[in-house]
Amino acid sequence: MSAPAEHPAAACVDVVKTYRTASGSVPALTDVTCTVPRGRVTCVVGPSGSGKSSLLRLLACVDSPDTGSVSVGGHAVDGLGARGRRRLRRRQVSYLFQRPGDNLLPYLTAREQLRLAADLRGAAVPDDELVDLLDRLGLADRAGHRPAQLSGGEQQRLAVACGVVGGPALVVADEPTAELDTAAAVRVLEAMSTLADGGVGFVVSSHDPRVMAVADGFVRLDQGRLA
Ligand SMILES: Nc1ncnc2c1ncn2[C@@H]1O[C@H](COP(=O)(O)OP(=O)(O)OP(=O)(O)O)[C@@H](O)[C@H]1O
Repeated sequence: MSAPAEHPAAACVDVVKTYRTASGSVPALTDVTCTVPRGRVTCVVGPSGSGKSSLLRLLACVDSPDTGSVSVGGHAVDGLGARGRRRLRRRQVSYLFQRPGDNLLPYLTAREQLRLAADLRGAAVPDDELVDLLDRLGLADRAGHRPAQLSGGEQQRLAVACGVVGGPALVVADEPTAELDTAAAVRVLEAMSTLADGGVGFVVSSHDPRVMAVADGFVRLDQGRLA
């Protein structure tokens, strides 16, 4: 399941998402249409509760819209069964959590994390490519280090590297710099910008002006609608 390069990293058309709770329905997204281009960092912005995380979860194929359609790397998500979605997710989507440590396995070295990420994606990535990736993110001398031996910023850069290894279409990151100081956040964002050039599309939700400053495009939400 390779991702045809002519398709955007991800797209959704007229998606509606409502959460059903014991106390009633909560509308999260209403008629949202957007595209995440390849080779770019797209930032989803909006006030708290505007639907940013809900949109990211749909694009990451971890949740489904009530109506509307989602595609990743040109593959339609709608109509896929649980197995098909898992397969699409594994090959085409990476998800970065806010807390750097949540993105990595504590007992693997940086190089091993990358190797595992490539293997899980079913991609044959030569060792020298992994070394080169670490080098590009300023982590060459950290290849043999485990997460506890890395700073939060280094961990998150490594997580970004794991996110792109093996060539997924889309990397989804929910507030990826929220736990980092400015210097570390800027390096993570530079890493995203640099690696996007390889053709992956990043979609990032954030309130952080540092993130917005590197974004190539925006999806603005307000009360679940495009603003
Ligand atoms: N699992 C859920 N069950 C019920 N309501 C939910 C659930 N997840 C989100 N919501 C509601 O959906 C709406 C959109 O939430 P969402 O988390 O997508 O917004 P957000 O813009 O990411 O917010 P924040 O910036 O505060 O993280 C909010 O009204 C929220 O309360």
